[in-house]
Amino acid sequence: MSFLAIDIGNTRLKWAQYASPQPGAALLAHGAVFLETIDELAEKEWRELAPPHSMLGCVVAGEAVRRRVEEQLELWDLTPRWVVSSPREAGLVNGYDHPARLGADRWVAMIGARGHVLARGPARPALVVMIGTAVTVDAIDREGHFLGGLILPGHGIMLRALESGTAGLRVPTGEVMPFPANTSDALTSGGTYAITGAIERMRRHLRERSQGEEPLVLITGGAGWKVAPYLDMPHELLESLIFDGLLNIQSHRLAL
Ligand SMILES: Nc1ncnc2c1ncn2[C@@H]1O[C@H](COP(=O)(O)OP(=O)(O)OP(=O)(O)O)[C@@H](O)[C@H]1O
Ligand SMILES: CC(C)(CO)[C@@H](O)C(=O)NCCC(=O)O
Ligand SMILES: [K+]
Repeated sequence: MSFLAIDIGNTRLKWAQYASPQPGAALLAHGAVFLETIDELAEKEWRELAPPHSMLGCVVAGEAVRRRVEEQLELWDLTPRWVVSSPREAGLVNGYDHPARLGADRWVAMIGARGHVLARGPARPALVVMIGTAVTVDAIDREGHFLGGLILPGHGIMLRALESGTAGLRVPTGEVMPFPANTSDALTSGGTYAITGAIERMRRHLRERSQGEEPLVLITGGAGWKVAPYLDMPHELLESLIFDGLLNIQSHRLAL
């Protein structure tokens, strides 16, 4: 009963086919395409795929993109289903003022993260960091309540904003340095430390809220591996957090 998981971000669509809709199921195939090329999925990447039996996706790129992907899914006999953030799902409770306004990618990644927390032992607080087009840093307490989170520009958006908002900043990528001494290094380091600084701050908030207990810090997203080396705290890089969340949700829904 193979299962297709789809994550449509603001830059790329990522997909993964699993042997079944269960956490830990075998990964059969996966891929990623830029949103500019999603209209070719059925005739290219998905053409040779064994037909999936079910699918679940999460999309933050808007209605129009979602509809274009649904057209590609017509290749198979599937009902397209997309996660909408809700007050509670798969054991996680949503503390957003308006739960449905929380980005579906954040909600799904947190559900994936909660699964990892519980699989590792006694429940503990968790920080879920997604580093993609935008960066989000979301806090979950020991009981599985999403408390709130930060949204900040990703590295690429930060650099483009600086380029368009100043006269003198248009330089190649530099290196991350403690004391950057040229413009390229200053920009690259500034972007990286803006992200790690936000993570450190939220970790502090969550630790204080949790009577000093250290949260499990989970990092995901296309640029997670670039930022993780500069993060001064124990953490784990899990590329598949959104897919893990989609597997969790689908298996919970089937069990209801
Ligand atoms: N050195 C860096 N550090 C952090 N982020 C970077 C760095 N270089 C590039 N980036 C940004 O990381 C983002 C990663 O893009 P990528 O498409 O891999 O992420 P993604 O998780 O697929 O995004 P989305 O899900 O939003 O589509 C790009 O938007 C780019 O701006
Ligand atoms: C913040 C992003 C862009 C991160 O991908 C996405 O989750 C989103 O569009 N969220 C909607 C707004 C919110 O989460 O409050
Ligand atoms: K994303």
